[in-house]
Amino acid sequence: MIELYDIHKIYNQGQSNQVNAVRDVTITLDLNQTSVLKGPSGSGKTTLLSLIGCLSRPTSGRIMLNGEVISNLPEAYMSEIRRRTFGFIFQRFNLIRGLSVLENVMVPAYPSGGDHGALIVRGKELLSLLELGSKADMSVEALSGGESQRVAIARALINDPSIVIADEPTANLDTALSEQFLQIIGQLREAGKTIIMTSHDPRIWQAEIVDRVISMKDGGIEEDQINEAAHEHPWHEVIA
Ligand SMILES: Nc1ncnc2c1ncn2[C@@H]1O[C@H](COP(=O)(O)OP(=O)(O)OP(=O)(O)O)[C@@H](O)[C@H]1O
Repeated sequence: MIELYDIHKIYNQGQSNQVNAVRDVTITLDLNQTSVLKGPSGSGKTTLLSLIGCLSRPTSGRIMLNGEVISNLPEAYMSEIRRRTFGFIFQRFNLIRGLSVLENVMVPAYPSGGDHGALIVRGKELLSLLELGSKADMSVEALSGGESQRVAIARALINDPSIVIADEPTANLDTALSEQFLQIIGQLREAGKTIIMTSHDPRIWQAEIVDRVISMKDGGIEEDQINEAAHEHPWHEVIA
């Protein structure tokens, strides 16, 4: 369970350009569910996502993961939790040019050390599951948008995170690729992953694999809806 209590995030505090990006957010997110944050541009979605994913710290308030407070840990502990627990999919995919597809997928695993051979095997397995097995050695510059996104998904999964965080994951995808993305998210959900996304895309909020839609406005939570239609899918293949 992820619990947020009285969370505030203020950028440039005390300066003329101060922004109260997240205000007074108290919310509990269950594990093994897919939640989507929606709301107008500037409403604080990305900021809240980055706080949940230990990419930044709240100005005040407390964040707990499975009963442990994580918002006040020293940076070394926080980055270890980040690496162990979360996988990130960014809007622009943030692939590293000059590296191959497989090398990009392996990047988040490097700080943990470990068996390089086993890592290559896992990276290739993930690429195969995402139908990119034949592109492992290709440079990322040569990929299409949909392929780049699937590489970003494989990279997010390399450390077998329990929580996948995705910021506007379909912003650069057409309808068919967005559908494909939702199918992959459905598989991850079936495999027991917790998925937290931001999205402006009604196709995402309305998808039946989405359990909960949280609407933000001016840094606060305006509405919190459970999607009753979210139900089990008979996925043939599950990404473990
Ligand atoms: N690093 C930062 N420094 C200063 N202000 C910031 C920073 N990051 C975000 N903000 C501001 O905080 C507010 C919330 O931004 P945030 O990116 O969380 O919104 P959002 O809902 O994700 O928007 P969008 O849908 O456009 O991505 C905005 O006013 C933004 O300008």
